[in-house]
Amino acid sequence: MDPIKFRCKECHKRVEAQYTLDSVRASLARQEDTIIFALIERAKFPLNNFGHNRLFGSDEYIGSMINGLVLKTEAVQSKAGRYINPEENPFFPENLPPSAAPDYPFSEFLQGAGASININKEIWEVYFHELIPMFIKCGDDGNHAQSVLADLTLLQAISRRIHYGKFVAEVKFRESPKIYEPLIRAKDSEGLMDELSSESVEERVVKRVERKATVFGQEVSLEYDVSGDTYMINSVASKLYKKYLIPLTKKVQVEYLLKRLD
Ligand SMILES: C=C(O[C@@H]1C=C(C(=O)O)C=C[C@H]1O)C(=O)O
Repeated sequence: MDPIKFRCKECHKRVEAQYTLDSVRASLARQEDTIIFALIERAKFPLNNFGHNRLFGSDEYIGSMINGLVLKTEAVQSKAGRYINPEENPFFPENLPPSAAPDYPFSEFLQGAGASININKEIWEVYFHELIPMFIKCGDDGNHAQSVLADLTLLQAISRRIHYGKFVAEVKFRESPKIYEPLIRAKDSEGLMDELSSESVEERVVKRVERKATVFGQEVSLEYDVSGDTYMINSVASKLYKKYLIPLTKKVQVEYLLKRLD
């Protein structure tokens, strides 16, 4: 199959990411759509526990299907260059193959040792032990690969959102270095958490997520508009953010700042 031949003179123009407090908050708002739709897609399958626990694989891999599919999918995506983007963090960073994609000069906006923070092991545990039971019905419909890939899509969207906290923290540090530097040098985690937190912004995020999930979760037909939440996902989405995504995003911000001057 021939590669797509773009004829637009703009098609190779580099689109440089700009990081300001407004732009990172706008990116987090756009990521809400991705997460909510990934929740809706995963909720279409029952638990399909086979994919999570039972042994699966072939000569080069024996383990759970979810581990195998995530590990193999990340390896393919790594070769395609996914993880040269500092906004992306793999769940299995050990032994990832190097990118074979054309090099791309991603912004080196993140600074210090905090740039390599990866809390995906914690996200993985929270996802399977606390999030899945929140919204997935018991049962097995045989769609093991499909539901596991829906898990991966949702895991990657959640991970990207939480680790975006590194960019938010860098923006805040650059805006107020004289406030953050003393707190960092004093290793004052609580002081950093207080300084970077904004209750009003968090409340807006949770309310907006609940409204988006109510709208996105509706079923629309040609005969009639069905209002209301078909997938009952709005309460799940707002709880997901309030109880897990926001606290973990702030945790990443604090951990990033503690290493910012290293
Ligand atoms: C992301 C930010 O930092 C914190 C985390 C937030 C979140 O995870 O949604 C929202 C506000 C802040 O408490 C921000 O200030 O926008």
